[in-house]
This record gives sequence, structure tokens and C-alpha cells, in this order.
Amino acid sequence: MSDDFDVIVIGGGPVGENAAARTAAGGLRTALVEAERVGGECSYWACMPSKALLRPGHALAAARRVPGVPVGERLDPAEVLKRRNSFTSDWDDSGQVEWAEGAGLTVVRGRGRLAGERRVDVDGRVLTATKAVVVCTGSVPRIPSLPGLADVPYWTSREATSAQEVPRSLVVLGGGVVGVEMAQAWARLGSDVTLVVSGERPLPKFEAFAGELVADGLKEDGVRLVTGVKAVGVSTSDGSGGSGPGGSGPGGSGLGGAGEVSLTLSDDAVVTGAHLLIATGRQPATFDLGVEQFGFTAGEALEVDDTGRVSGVDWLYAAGDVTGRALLTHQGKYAARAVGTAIVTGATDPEPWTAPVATADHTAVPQVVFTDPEVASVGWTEAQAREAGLDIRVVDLDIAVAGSSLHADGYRGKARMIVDERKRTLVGVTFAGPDVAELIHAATIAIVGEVTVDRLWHAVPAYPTISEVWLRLLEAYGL
Ligand SMILES: Cc1cc2nc3c(=O)[nH]c(=O)nc-3n(C[C@H](O)[C@H](O)[C@H](O)COP(=O)(O)OP(=O)(O)OC[C@H]3O[C@@H](n4cnc5c(N)ncnc54)[C@H](O)[C@@H]3O)c2cc1C
Ligand SMILES: NC(=O)c1ccc[n+]([C@@H]2O[C@H](COP(=O)([O-])OP(=O)(O)OC[C@H]3O[C@@H](n4cnc5c(N)ncnc54)[C@H](O)[C@@H]3O)[C@@H](O)[C@H]2O)c1
Repeated sequence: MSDDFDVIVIGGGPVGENAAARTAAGGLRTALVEAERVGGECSYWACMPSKALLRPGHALAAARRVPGVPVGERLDPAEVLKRRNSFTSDWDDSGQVEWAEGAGLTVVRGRGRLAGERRVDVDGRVLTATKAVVVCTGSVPRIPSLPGLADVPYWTSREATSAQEVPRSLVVLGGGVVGVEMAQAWARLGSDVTLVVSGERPLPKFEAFAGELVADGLKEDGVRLVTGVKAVGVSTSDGSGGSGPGGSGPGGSGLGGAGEVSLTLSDDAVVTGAHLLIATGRQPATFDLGVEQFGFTAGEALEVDDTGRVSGVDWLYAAGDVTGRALLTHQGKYAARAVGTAIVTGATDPEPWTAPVATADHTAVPQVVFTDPEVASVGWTEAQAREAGLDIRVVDLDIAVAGSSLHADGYRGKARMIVDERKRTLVGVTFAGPDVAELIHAATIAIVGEVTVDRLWHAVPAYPTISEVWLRLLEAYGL
């Protein structure tokens, strides 16, 4: 096999796959270098397995909210885990490799390292690129420096998404998206879950009402929510199980016997569980990658422009989590399409909102938190819009339309629309409530298209759908 390519992509997660597929489709000889599994974190230890763990609980809760539907009391964990395993292809990436080869890529197994201009060392074998190298190495869990943590076994999102049995009990540290999703998934599968968050509520990056509704949902599922405290130490009751990340999923060793992990909190309280999940954020995977030769620091993001070009190096591109821009699969894949197009077309300074540019990263990033209730948001929160100095009007509503009451008895949800008063266009929208995920793409289109509220008035939502909340929001705005 030749070691000369036009493009070398390091990291075969969803972002690397998309960047590589784009350059290959543009006629460029493209290598995809992957150290673990083609498909990346998203396919095996993040998006797919986490959503597969959550979906059955949502289906059961939804059915129970509609009288007359005959449903059981609880989930069947064995079946849920079996279905989750099928979504990760039992952690076998041969299907993804087949897809990559079918897309014209050369898959190179091994750990890639930048080795000078347009050169990548893969475990001693040096590949060269005539055009570009694209770094798509993703991110890794950010582990806090907590006294005792290095000496106890703990879960990261990998073990939390791949465990092969329901933990008897689970302490989750960190109330971001991973923390709330995994707390609910395992609680609904029968685990006794405690979620420890340092702020007043979970999901601090979202509108406050969203975090409050999710907190209520978690409590209804029996999750013990501990707020406003910091973890100050960790220990095990029997000292068993080795140290560092490990669990009952593929690759993990587990805590072993009946030992418990205890987290000591800043108010002197102690919370205990069979497993401890550290869900305190992620950091760019730029370790042992040779980024220092280009002025970057290992563990920090690769700063890129909107075409994905790494600052100061004209042949080096990056996309996805490693850039620290938006740690989301869909947004990383969007950036990958931009990078691929920029490399194929040779665009260096394209106009915003053209194909080689990830313009939406700045103003229109959608995200769904797949808890019950769900949170779906796009664009800016009120706080971010005010910080940006925009003249805004905030419209808040309960989601209470014919569609929502038909959807579920006792439907409880909230919506917020933020309007730029100067342009009369939307700059941010958040929905929180059962099954709001599918509402958000309409908001994304309105923000990206800079549709005015006056024109949006003519986008009539079908009756009786939950989308009628759009009509109520515009009426509340004054139309
Ligand atoms: C629990 C969890 C749930 C999530 N759920 C969602 C969700 O529902 N929706 C969503 O949009 N986002 C979700 N995310 C975020 C999403 O997983 C990431 O944004 C996405 O995986 C980023 O893709 P990526 O290709 O940049 O990185 P990754 O998926 O991390 O892939 C990077 C790849 O690069 C490889 N690699 C790293 N270094 C090297 C090297 N030196 N040489 C060769 N290969 C290397 C890795 O092995 C990996 O395969 C979730 C994250 C977590 C942790
Ligand atoms: N549904 C989805 O789209 C989805 C699901 C999971 C993850 N993700 C993405 O993956 C990324 C990582 O998720 P995450 O939840 O790990 O990170 P995050 O940054 O969303 O949340 C981490 C949380 O941990 C808290 N924290 C940090 N240090 C702490 C400490 N020492 N003690 C207690 N709390 C602490 C932070 O305040 C924050 O709320 C996010 O950017 C997220 O958007 C997306």
C-alpha cells in the first residue's frame, strides 16, 4: 500500500469520516487514520448507546401518560441492554470500515502523530499528504483533581454507556448533559442514583427553566439530586478494584466485590454508590499528537477559522470536538463538510454562509438533551444575547396547546423565544417538555434564514400539533 495521499485525516469518528468522505468524493486520495474504532466515541460510547439507553424509558413514560394504553410498570433491563448493544454493533466497527472503504477511503489502523509538514507518523509508518492533514481526534473526559480519585475505580461516559448490567447504585458527579442523561437512563433501569451538581440546578449552560424542569423529571424518577456543593474527596469502603477509569462495560474492570465508592462533599455530607460516574466535561484530544511544533499546547483546542484551517498553518485543518467549538456530532459533521469542501475547492477566504464555511457555529447551534422532559435549544440564551449587547425581547410561555394536551395527560413544558428587536429576527429559542426535540429544527431554520417574525407569522403550524406553540409565541410577541 502506498503511503502517499492527497489528504490524511487523523481520527475516524463521525467528524473524520465526514471530512474524509468529502475529500474522497472530490477525487482526492484520502487516508483515514484511526487508533481505536472507526465511528469514534459517538457510535460506541456516546450518542448512540446513550440514546439507546434512554429511549425505552421515554416510550414507557409516554405510554403511561395516556390512559387506556396497556403498559407494564417497569422496563426490562436485559432487553434494553441487548438493544443498546445492537446499536453499537457490539462494539465491532467492521460495518463502519466497510462503509469507509466503499466511500473510497484508505483506512489506516494506528495512532497518528503530526511529524512535520504534511507528514503523519502512524505507529512508526510515515504517511505524506500532497494537500492537507485534517485533525479530527475528538475529545476525552476532563477528570477533576479530586483527592483520592486516582486511587479508586470510577466510570467515565465510556463505562456509563457500555455497562452490561444495571449498577445497584450510582453516584454521578457533574450536572451537564452527560450527567443528567446518564442519571435518568440508569435510574429508569432500576439503579439507585444520586446526582451531585455544584450549582443551583443541573444544565447550567441552558436557560434556567430548562434545568429546573429536568431536575423535576429526575426527582420524579427517584434520582436524589444534591445541589450547591462541591466534591472534596473520594474513597472506597474496601479499597478494592484498582484505580482510574474502569467498569462493567467493554474494556472496564469494575469495582469488583460489594465495595462502595464514597464522595465527600463540601458541606461534609457523604454520598455513596456501587459506582461513581465522573461527568465533569471533556477536553480536546490533542495529547501526544505533536501539536507543540505548531505552537499549540497538548490538552487544549486547535484554534481554527471558519473553513477549519488551523491558525498559522496553511496545510493543517481541524474539525469537531478537537477544535472546542461545539462539542456535538451534528455540528462537527457540518464543520467537516466545510473543511472537505475548502480542501477540494482550495477556498481560502470564502464568504460566510457558503459551503466551505461553518458560519452557523457562531449563531445557530442546535442541541437536544434527551432526558424526559427533553430540552431542545438553538442559538443564544437570554444571558448570552444580553452579553452580546443585543437589543432583545424575551417571550416566555407554557407549552399548553391542543397538541400538547392530546400528546400527554398533565403535559408540562415551557418555551422561550428571543427576538432581536432591531432586525425583528430570532436569535435564540429553547423548548423544555416531553418530546420537544423535533420542534427545534423549525427554530434553526428561522435563525439561519433570518426570517422576520412578521414573515414567520405566515408559517402556520398544523392543528393539533405541539408546534402550535409557535403561533402562541408570536401572539405573545404582539402579532
Ligand atoms: C455520553 C455522551 C453522549 C453524547 N451524546 C450526543 C448526542 O446525543 N448528540 C450529539 O450531537 N453529541 C453527543 N455527544 C457529543 C459527541 O459524542 C461528540 O461531539 C462527537 O463524538 C465528536 O465527534 P469527533 O469525530 O470530533 O470525535 P470522536 O467521536 O471522539 O472521534 C475521534 C476519533 O479519533 C480517534 N483518535 C484520537 N486520537 C487519535 C490519533 N492520534 N490517531 C488516530 N485516531 C485518533 C479516536 O479513537 C476516535 O475514534 C455525546 C458525548 C458523550 C460523551
Ligand atoms: N444530547 C447531547 O447533545 C449530548 C449528550 C451528552 C454530551 N454532549 C456533549 O458532550 C460534551 C460533554 O458533556 P459533559 O456533560 O461531560 O460536559 P458539560 O460541560 O456539558 O458539563 C459538565 C458539568 O460538570 C460541571 N463540573 C465541572 N467540574 C466539576 C466538579 N469538579 N464538580 C462538579 N461539577 C463539575 C460543570 O459545571 C458542568 O455543568 C458537552 O459539550 C455536551 O454538549 C451532548
